[in-house]
Amino acid sequence: MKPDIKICGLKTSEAVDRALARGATHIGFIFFPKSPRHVDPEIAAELAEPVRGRVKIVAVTVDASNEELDDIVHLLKPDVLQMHGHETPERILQVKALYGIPVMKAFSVREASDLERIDPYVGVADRFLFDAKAPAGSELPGGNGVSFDWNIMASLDASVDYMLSGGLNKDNVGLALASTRARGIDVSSGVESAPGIKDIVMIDAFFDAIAEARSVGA
Ligand SMILES: O=C(O)c1ccccc1NCC(=O)[C@H](O)[C@H](O)COP(=O)(O)O
Repeated sequence: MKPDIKICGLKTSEAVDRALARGATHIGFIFFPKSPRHVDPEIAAELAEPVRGRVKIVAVTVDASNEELDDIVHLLKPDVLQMHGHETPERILQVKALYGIPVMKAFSVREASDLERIDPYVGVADRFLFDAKAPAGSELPGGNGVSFDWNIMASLDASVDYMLSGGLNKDNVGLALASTRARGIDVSSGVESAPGIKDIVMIDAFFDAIAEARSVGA
């Protein structure tokens, strides 16, 4: 099955256009002021408007308040809310009731037991995203360009719909697809020349690597 492909942390129309031209199914905008990828909701809305309906627009938030979510949802009108903090199942239900938008809940993983943390969220979150744990000292819960051991994904129930994330790049995405049952993949740093700076050539190389991997059966 063709995987969903999310390019995250977009800040320019050039990168948005390239991601779409190459077959991105999802584009992510980061709403986390400490991130080099942070954009204001007004800017994200301007970037997303020309491509609305052709790709899923994902708003990435971290323990956002209702006030912050109100701004993001009303200005950007995302198709998906990615919750990348410590949101509880109750908070997710509350947000879904408030906005009626599907939620992708992110979890940071290092070992197989970390996957058990999704149990109370099954049937609550619409999708999961598994990312690597942030390195010591990082202020970012995501976008750190580090991977985890994908072999642990074999212990996850096959019915769980998830995106695989964390340190993917042109050199490892083929192996990631071949060694997991991920129905989607997500990349940020792996298509950047510097933190927060998306690189068109690297975006191309990432999609080329996926095409190459799929041609040999990944
Ligand atoms: O990317 C960020 O700066 C970020 C900041 C705060 C919360 C989440 C963030 N990113 C979320 C993503 O979905 C990233 O694409 C994901 O963590 C993978 O990043 P990378 O390892 O750099 O490919």
